[in-house]
Amino acid sequence: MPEAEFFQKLEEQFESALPFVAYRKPILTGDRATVTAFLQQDDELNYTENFTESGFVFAPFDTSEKAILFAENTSEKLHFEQVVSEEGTAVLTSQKGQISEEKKLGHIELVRKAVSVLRAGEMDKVVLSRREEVELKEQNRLQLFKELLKTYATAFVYCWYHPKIGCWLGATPETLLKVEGRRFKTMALAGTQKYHGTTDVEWGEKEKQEQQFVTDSIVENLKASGVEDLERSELYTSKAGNLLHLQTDINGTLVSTDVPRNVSTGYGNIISALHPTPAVCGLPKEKAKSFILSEENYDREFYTGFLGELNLQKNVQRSRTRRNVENLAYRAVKKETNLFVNLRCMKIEDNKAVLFIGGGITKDSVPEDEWQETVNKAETMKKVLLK
Ligand SMILES: C=C(O[C@H]1C=CC=C(C(=O)O)[C@@H]1O)C(=O)O
Repeated sequence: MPEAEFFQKLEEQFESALPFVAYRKPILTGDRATVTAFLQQDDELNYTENFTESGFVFAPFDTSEKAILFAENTSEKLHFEQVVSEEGTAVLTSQKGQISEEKKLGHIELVRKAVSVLRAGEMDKVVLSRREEVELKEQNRLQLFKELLKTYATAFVYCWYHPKIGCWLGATPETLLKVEGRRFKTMALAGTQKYHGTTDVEWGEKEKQEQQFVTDSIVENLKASGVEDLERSELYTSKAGNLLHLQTDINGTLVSTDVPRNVSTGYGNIISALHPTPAVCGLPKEKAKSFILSEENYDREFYTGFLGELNLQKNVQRSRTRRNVENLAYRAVKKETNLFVNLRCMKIEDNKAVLFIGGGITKDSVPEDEWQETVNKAETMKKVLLK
């Protein structure tokens, strides 16, 4: 479908107050990418039951709340092919939208409090976040989505809308879970510094340790959930917009009972082994989560939740030939799941954007530096807002 028609359909969906999501997965190779949309035909709020369904899922941070589903079989599905140039080089030209000294001191105080709890040995790590409001100029939501598509080629870029929930946009670098057949991939992503033209950089002990916590915890939880053939990559530096992170890729094989095609248990087990990872919550998980819920003083809603494709049918072209079907490729249907952690995101409310940003705190954190890290992370969304 032509791009203009795609966006026209989304505009009509907004005007009719009907739910939709439009998104593009990270572009890893080549210069063409598919932008996809799911358009729900009514304004019902539907939820997943243990992640057995097919569709697009949008889950909040708090696991006691359900994940919203746009079901594949009742949504209209649209696509357009996008030609992508180099990852955008947009720079933040304006410092508007700066937040008050009071908010800054509030965040620093929160980090200080966490550091003393961490030094007392009650937790190893906690991820603390804040909200920041930026007034919107004349940009509408779909224009912002187009800007995100242009600026962040290697991120999962999306615009999600439900009239009963609101509109969220983001460009996240973090994969929660990718599954094809029985093979799965995830990642441990943590530690942040600004990108200054090279990925060949030194990392401090605090960043290495906070990333190690994430890797160890993911591997341990996956082992306990019974997956097989676990492998992890070397630690490396990855780029996300104007930032660099430390990353370890982790992959393995699901036990057959976790594959929804065979049994109705869905991906509930592996998702609860992973979410929320110590990249967005902390260690030990439950202590960190209750610290966050009681001390952050606001509702994260969908920030640090997850979102993406769930059990979508994927047509696979097999090149193998068979005796009777010589040289004839045949097709097999596979299911594919691609879930991402909802980071570097914002919620649109009337004529303002609410940005959500956070960072991992350990006993070695310097509160002022942690504040600055949230300022740097906020630039990911501000680049498209403050043009
Ligand atoms: C919680 C966020 O980032 C996480 C992912 C990568 C690096 C992080 C860090 O260095 O603290 C965070 O764990 C956020 O962007 O709001």
